[in-house]
Amino acid sequence: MKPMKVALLGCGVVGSQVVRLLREQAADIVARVGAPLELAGVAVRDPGRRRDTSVDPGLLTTDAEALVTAPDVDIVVELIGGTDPAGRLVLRALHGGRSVVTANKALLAREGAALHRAAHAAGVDLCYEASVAGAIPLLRPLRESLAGDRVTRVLGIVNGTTNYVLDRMDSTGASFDDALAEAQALGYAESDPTADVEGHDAAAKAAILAQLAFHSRVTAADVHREGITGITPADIANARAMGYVIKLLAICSRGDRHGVGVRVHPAMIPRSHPLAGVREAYNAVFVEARSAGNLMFYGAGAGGAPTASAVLGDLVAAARNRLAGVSGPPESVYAALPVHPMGETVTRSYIALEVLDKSGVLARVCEVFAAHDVSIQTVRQEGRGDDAQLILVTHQAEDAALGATVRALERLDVVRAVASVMRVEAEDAA
Ligand SMILES: NC(=O)C1=CN([C@@H]2O[C@H](COP(=O)(O)OP(=O)(O)OC[C@H]3O[C@@H](n4cnc5c(N)ncnc54)[C@H](O)[C@@H]3O)[C@@H](O)[C@H]2O)C=CC1
Ligand SMILES: N[C@@H](CC=O)C(=O)O
Ligand code: NA
Repeated sequence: MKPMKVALLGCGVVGSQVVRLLREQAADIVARVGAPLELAGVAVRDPGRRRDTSVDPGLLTTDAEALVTAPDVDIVVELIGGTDPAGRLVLRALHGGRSVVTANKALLAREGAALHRAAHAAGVDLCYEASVAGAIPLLRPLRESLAGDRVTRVLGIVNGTTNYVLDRMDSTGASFDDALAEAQALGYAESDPTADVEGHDAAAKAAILAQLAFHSRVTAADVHREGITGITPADIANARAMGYVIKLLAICSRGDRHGVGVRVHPAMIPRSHPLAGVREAYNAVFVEARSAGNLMFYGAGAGGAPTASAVLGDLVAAARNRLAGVSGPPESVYAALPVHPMGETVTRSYIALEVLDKSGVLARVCEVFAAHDVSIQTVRQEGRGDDAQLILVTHQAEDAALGATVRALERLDVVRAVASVMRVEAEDAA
């Protein structure tokens, strides 16, 4: 049996686990593929570095360019991350007729169109199940199992690091910095964790999900993005007091109007909602489709071994296709739907105001809401004197109107400060 040769680019948290799984599951993989998967080489930055798993030193190279174009290589697995040199290497591999497996959402959400074009032109596979929600099979269900349905919404937690941080702040009172350091030590964070905490990673994943769900081009630049760096222990405590928990959500929706909305931001969700029970670095995604109804996908969203599991699944699929002389379905973006600006999105909001403690303040605040056509669902006063706070939750309103309301409140003489503003989501399924 002629082996299928695999070039691995990057041997960090995920790459080292791919090496281990290829070794430990070699016998099963031969049986499942019909040929052994054999490493042709492993491109690294520092061959002398200690790794989580042993790699034959004879396979290590610092010349990734040469490895992706080596004549005997069938499949390239890109686990370097970032857009450069990863993008250049992936394109070279595809142009050279190699199939590519990658976990690189940043690259796909920015340059996916060019990569798909190159894969299609060469008649090879471009697989990226590991790029969204780690081990959870989510992209293949969207691309294949739901290909006959009309997906209307994809909503969930798609970043393990931020979920870990928010969960630790909520459940143990840990500080933001300590919780983030733990998530980094556990191998969940991106090499620059700004990508996680500022929502870039989740936004890239939301773009990939929206594109697959709605058969329409969506890039990272189309996604409204807010991270979790502004969330304070007071926000977490206020959420808890109202029966909510704060999660970083990715929400991709296709309304009855023409177009889609794609956004990533922290939101308060009811503690009774299934997403509230998603702890640590786990991810969970709800997919709503016209005929299928509501589907929930849950599992390990980050970490070396879980992510490597998804990479291996893609490797097996790409190897099978190569042996059969076929490739998987091409990119599907025929719907060409516009992406709505965030201002048109209808949401509810939680707003905490530091106010003067005197009569007539509530009436003045309510006037501002009424002037912007934003109706208030609940209002609560906390504290007295200099600590007086008004906590309001609105009914549904356009995001632009909520923004204008907040700006007007900031100018109001009876408001000392707008302490916190956060959207409230997922109350329908609680
Ligand atoms: N860690 C996780 O939980 C998950 C990671 N991913 C994605 O998987 C990819 C890899 O992530 P990790 O393994 O966590 O990162 P990592 O930082 O642990 O590993 C990347 C490795 O690539 C190496 N590298 C950088 N430039 C290189 C070059 N030019 N040639 C050869 N090697 C080079 C680095 O030295 C490092 O060892 C990224 O795209 C990431 O977004 C996806 C899902 C989950
Ligand atoms: N940094 C990412 C890794 C997986 O995609 C995350 O925390 O989810
Ligand atoms: Na996945």
